[in-house]
Amino acid sequence: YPSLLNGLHERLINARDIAPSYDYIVVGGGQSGLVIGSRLSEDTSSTVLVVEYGYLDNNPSVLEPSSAVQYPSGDLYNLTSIANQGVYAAAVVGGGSTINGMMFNRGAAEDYDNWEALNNPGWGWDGILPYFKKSTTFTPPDEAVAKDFNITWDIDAAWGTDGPIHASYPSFYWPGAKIQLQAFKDIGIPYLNEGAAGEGSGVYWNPDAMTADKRQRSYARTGYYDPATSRTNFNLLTGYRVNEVEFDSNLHATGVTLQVRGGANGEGVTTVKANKEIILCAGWLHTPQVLQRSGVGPKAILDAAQVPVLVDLPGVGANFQDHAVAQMSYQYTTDVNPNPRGVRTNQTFQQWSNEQWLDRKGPRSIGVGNTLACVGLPHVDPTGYQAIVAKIKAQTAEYLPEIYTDVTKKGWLAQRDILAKNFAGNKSGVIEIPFSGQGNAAMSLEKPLSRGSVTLQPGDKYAEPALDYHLLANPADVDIMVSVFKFARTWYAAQTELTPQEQSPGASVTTDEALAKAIQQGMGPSTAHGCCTAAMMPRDIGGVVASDLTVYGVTGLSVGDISMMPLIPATHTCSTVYALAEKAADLIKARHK
Ligand SMILES: Cc1cc2nc3c(=O)[nH]c(=O)nc-3n(C[C@H](O)[C@H](O)[C@H](O)COP(=O)(O)OP(=O)(O)OC[C@H]3O[C@@H](n4cnc5c(N)ncnc54)[C@H](O)[C@@H]3O)c2cc1C
Repeated sequence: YPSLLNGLHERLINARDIAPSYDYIVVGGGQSGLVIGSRLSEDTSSTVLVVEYGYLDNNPSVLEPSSAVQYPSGDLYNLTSIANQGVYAAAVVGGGSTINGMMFNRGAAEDYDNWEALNNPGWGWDGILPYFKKSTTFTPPDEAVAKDFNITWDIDAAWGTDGPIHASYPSFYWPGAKIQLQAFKDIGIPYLNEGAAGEGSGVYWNPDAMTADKRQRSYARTGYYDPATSRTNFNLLTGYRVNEVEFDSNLHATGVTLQVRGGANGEGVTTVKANKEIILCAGWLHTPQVLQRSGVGPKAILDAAQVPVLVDLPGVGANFQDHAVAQMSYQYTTDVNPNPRGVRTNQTFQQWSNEQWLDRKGPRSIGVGNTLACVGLPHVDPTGYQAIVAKIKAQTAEYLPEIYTDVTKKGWLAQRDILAKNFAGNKSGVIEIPFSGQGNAAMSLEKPLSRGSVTLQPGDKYAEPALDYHLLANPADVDIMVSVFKFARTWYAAQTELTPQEQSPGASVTTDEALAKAIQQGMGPSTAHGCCTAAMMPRDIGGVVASDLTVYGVTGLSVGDISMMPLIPATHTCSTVYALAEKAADLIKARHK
């Protein structure tokens, strides 16, 4: 490990050694930025500079599966100035992939077909599946564990066999998960043989982003940066912030201004020129911020921050989505052994767990979890879903934040029509419930109708942006969650062997009104899946990038990160970001051939 680290550090470029110009400048060396930087530099005649605000994380603990629940603060933006609780934005080489929960699933075909339906040819399931495959190498679970837990998979339908990111399974699961999974089947939720093959509503096993030997996190740095050791045309600068994209009088992006992290605003700013293209990969929070700071964004927001308007593009920072999450908590009064509580409360069990980990076995090999149900609305609420769909269809754009203009409202209405269709069938999920033997369930709202916004602080365009989740602003989101709580109760009731007793919100909370109140009080805004703030949609309905990912109104500038998603898919977002960044790299290469 020390020699690997030394090698990595030697490869970083110092600010004083940066060339005056590069063919490509990638803003942000997070997850997507490393994918795109790595792929573009495969052509060794092209020069690529990746500028990353964070640093390399050299702590070996970041590689261990148990790190999946730690989220080290040094690798995150300090967002204490933002009022909402639980805002996560990575600030480290590899971005979210370096610190995330390693959960490695993907949406249903319908989730990506939704993107295509917003006038984005080539971005549906058939267009993106080859990139899911290209980015992954799949390793099946150990035979004995697979047999014991009935784990199933289908490599041909879903996975790659020589991609940079490894999808593998831990060697240990809590036995309670078997009962929980069976309970989903018992209440009529289909079991999916392979969760990553595009099928909709169902319960399934999913792998982690983890090396085949189960020892380490598999992530953008190890998959896309480390192997490119010999490429002197691929430069990574860490600890620097890109301030603005610069444009010439034809609105062609010519370069970026950057300055050292922590320096006083405006001090020691340098400019690096781009010969071919600048690709924004600064994540859902900062890609719209860099655009707005550069004069590309909603006029009212730019005016308020005294940024000269180059392109009035109302969609920049609008359309913000995340998976909000509500908790239900149960106690299993006849829990099976071993169980997750044991590892926290029983010292002998803890010791056994530590010994097992020496062989990369036992509870410490588990990340966030490997079993989940992602369920469509008719499955959640067979008798009530039609009323919810009717209510959504009758909505106008009345629940959107103030930043929304007539143009961005049109975009939401187009999305509403697509979501209303989704909600009438079981081809994709509205709710995700991961489970792995524990009594509490985190239920995330996979297809929110509420929309938030990310905007420049009027008083300081370099401060962390203003963020409004607009959590549950749309009452249909609350209706769906009320149905979900009732559905979850039927699921728990089916786990008879564990004798579940509801702790929260509590068995006495029964009416729809009382459930809605509990949801509104307890729901968190984020599962760290922020997205969609520079959406790929037609410009006249609030899009920021076209389906080739180039930014409207300018040339030489594109978006290659999670901000480009028009609608959040019903899945943890990491594997989709690999796929979309792979596709982005191909699109960029093709236009500069
Ligand atoms: C704590 C956490 C847990 C998660 N858990 C899971 C999970 O279990 N499974 C899953 O599938 N997904 C998970 N995710 C989500 C997933 O990791 C992200 O959606 C994905 O990594 C986003 O990739 P990105 O390239 O769009 O952005 P990022 O990976 O966030 O990259 C953006 C990068 O840009 C840099 N940057 C920003 N502004 C500038 C600037 N002005 N100049 C230079 N650099 C800049 C940042 O430092 C950052 O490194 C999690 C995310 C987090 C943060």
